[in-house]
Amino acid sequence: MLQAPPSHYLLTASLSQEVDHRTIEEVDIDGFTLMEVAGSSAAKKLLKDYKHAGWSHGLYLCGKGNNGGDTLVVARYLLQHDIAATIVFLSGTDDLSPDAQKNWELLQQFDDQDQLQHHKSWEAFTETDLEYSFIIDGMLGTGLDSDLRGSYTSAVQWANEQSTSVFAMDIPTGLHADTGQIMGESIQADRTFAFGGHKQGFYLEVGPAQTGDVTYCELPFPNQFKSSSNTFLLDESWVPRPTLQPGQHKYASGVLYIIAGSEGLTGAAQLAARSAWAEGLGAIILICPRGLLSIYEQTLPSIIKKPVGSKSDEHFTRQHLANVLEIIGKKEGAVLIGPGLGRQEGTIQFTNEFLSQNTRDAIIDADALWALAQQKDGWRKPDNTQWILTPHPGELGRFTDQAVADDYNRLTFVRNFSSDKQITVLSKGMPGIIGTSSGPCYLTNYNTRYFARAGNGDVLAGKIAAYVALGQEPDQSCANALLQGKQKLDSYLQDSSDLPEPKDFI
Ligand SMILES: NC(=O)C1=CN([C@@H]2O[C@H](COP(=O)(O)OP(=O)(O)OC[C@H]3O[C@@H](n4cnc5c(N)ncnc54)[C@H](O)[C@@H]3O)[C@@H](O)[C@H]2O)[C@@H](O)CC1
Ligand SMILES: [K+]
Repeated sequence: MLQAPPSHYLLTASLSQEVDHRTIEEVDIDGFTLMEVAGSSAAKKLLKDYKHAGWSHGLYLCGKGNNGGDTLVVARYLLQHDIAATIVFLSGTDDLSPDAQKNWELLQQFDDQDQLQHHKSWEAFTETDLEYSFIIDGMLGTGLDSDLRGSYTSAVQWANEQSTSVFAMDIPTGLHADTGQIMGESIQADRTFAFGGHKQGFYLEVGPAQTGDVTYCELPFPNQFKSSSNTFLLDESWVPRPTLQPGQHKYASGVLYIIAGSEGLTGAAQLAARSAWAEGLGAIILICPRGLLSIYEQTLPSIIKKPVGSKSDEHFTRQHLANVLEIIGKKEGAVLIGPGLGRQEGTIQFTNEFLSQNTRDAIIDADALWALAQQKDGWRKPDNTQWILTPHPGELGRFTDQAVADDYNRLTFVRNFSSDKQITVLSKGMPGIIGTSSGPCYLTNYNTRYFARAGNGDVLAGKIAAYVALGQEPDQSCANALLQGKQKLDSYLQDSSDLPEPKDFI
């Protein structure tokens, strides 16, 4: 099982509030202290990262809740560094949360050079000729409870029109912390300081465009209070890379059976086989209809070929089933089924019967997903096997009557589907989502739709299957394949403005 570090736990609004609340109630670190840690860590990062920017005057947009309070802490630290502050209280100062109120009083005490101005409403803030060096968005955080109301809408629109940098405290105002949707309007930040945890909505829908760069600011939250999070951010900083054990007998360092290809679609089988082979597996055994053998003899010299059926067979049918099961029964190994299988009726029957009888771990991709989805809900993974499904959005949609149009619905569906069916699901898209049989889901912070393209998907499936054959857990195999793909894409794009071909991912 993948084990994300606490910095990569993704929080919903309610989990954020619960963690705040439990820290205050159960370990007796008060809210004022938490606010001080949050605001001071954002302020210190700003001072460090922009020390040569020549800042002279900041504009702070504050709501009446604790998000506004965080912002007043930032203003106090920056004031100490001679950066003047204009504070606009969108809901006045009469009804500030107790910790925000305390910080407002403190801030005024720190202003010994008369560098502080404030306005008690948005309307009272008449734009002057003043040039602000930056804008801090402290209007709303996880307390957002509806579409933006009243002057919040105008303030957000105005801030988005300014050319100066906008820094969001905790979450851009108006962005839904759970779904990544815009609640009427949303701040489009250059950078977001995430207090105590990244919010799930940063990585769904328009979240990435609204947050800008995300900086995690650790708060003194006991890790166990976050442990009910079941969504995690996937990145290369923490996912363990696969290790090969060199020098072993070739069949001891992983065997992969590939059931793929049909007339006109042999390229998919070849890409998957080559991709898996590049990971250093002991043996790859490509099972193919006998009529296609001569093609693979030419194109895949290092791969073992096991033809089934007669010379005129160019796609799989039920008649091949017994022979295929016999071949994969010989040596321990994993099975990749799907790339280029085609969608003939006979192949669909073959695939579904194979999947119901196969006792090896299986990676189910492309046309095998098509076949499986033809059964509606009438399929079940055999016990004691592990399955990985790798659907792109269209393929995922065939497994449900519900719309999975937005990312939040897709995440919810992937989570339920994986745990109901006791499988691992890699849902390609922006973000990529890995759902696991035990409930946790992992989100990428980059677009994996690229792997939905023909060819690239075959390469990805080959990588995942290779890692499973090498003994990695399904979730880790998916994570490694995605991260490796990203690495290859990034390094390719450094030297080229064209998009890479599937072969460049191998
Ligand atoms: N002790 C704590 O609870 C901590 C809270 N922190 C900060 O506090 C934030 C959460 O604070 P709060 O729970 O006070 O909530 P917020 O500060 O996010 O805002 C809540 C206020 O906004 C109003 N509001 C909600 N939706 C609105 C809408 N659509 N339009 C206009 N007004 C709306 C509510 O009536 C409420 O008064 C976090 O995001 C984080 O920035 C951090 O300081 C860490 C510690
Ligand atoms: K905010």
